[in-house]
Amino acid sequence: MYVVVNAAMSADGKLSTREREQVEISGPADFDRVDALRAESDAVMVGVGTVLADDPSLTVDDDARRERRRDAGKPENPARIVADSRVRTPHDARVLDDRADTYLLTSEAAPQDFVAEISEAGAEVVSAGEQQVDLPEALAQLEDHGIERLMVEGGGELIFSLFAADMVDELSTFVGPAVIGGWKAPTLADGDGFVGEFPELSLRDVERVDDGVLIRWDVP
Ligand SMILES: NC(=O)c1ccc[n+]([C@@H]2O[C@H](COP(=O)([O-])OP(=O)(O)OC[C@H]3O[C@@H](n4cnc5c(N)ncnc54)[C@H](O)[C@@H]3O)[C@@H](O)[C@H]2O)c1
Ligand SMILES: Nc1nc(=O)c(N)c(NC[C@H](O)[C@H](O)[C@H](O)COP(=O)(O)O)[nH]1
Repeated sequence: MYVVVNAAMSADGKLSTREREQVEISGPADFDRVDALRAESDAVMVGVGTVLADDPSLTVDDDARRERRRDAGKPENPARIVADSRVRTPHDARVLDDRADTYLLTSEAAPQDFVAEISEAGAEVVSAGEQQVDLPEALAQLEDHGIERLMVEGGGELIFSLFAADMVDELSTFVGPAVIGGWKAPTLADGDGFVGEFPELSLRDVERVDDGVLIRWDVP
């Protein structure tokens, strides 16, 4: 599986405010680039923290892009994936609407009645790991469902875990014209953080987009 991580961060590296309120860091050209990236992917993944904070739909907005997917024999939207160890996704979350297939990655710590209820609400449940989702195992199971190219849209905790599991192939960050600040504001990679050994990146290209900078890295 090829994994592309994409996120927008403020000039000081934050993904949202300390209240976890969303900030429009991207401008129109960057949001359009994100839409194109979704359209090129077999699935779009977030952590449940992002579902709880932003209630994203994770679908392709542009009609022509959805039509091109249909013409290529694909579903008009990529599948959606939520890493949600204990099933905290609300039943009325947009990711559970009928516009795309949705996989909920859970662990053995998920209460069985929650699993049954969320399946009723429209999610396909994939269990991997004891307390937290075992990402390599879960993503290997998703490969069996035809997911070869995965786009990850955050947040910081999930992105850290994917780097820790050595599963990221490409990282795109849009750095936008705002300072958010705050010790507790989510950043691009949160979790426990690395000490001593760090994932190394190789710079692919840099581009001016809207009033910010798009930086693309390969993860060799
Ligand atoms: N600017 C952007 O591009 C962008 C993108 C996405 C999210 N955000 C912001 O990020 C914040 C949410 O990020 P976050 O870090 O709180 O949550 P997150 O979206 O990274 O979700 C983390 C949760 O995922 C679950 N999870 C299951 N298995 C996991 C694993 N192996 N590793 C890590 N998590 C696992 C856990 O319940 C964990 O609490 C929100 O404020 C949102 O607005 C910003
Ligand atoms: N690329 C990007 N630039 C931003 O400035 C910003 N705030 C987000 N935030 C990510 C977050 O998860 C959003 O909620 C989804 O990008 C919205 O997704 P939908 O359009 O609802 O599918 N993402």
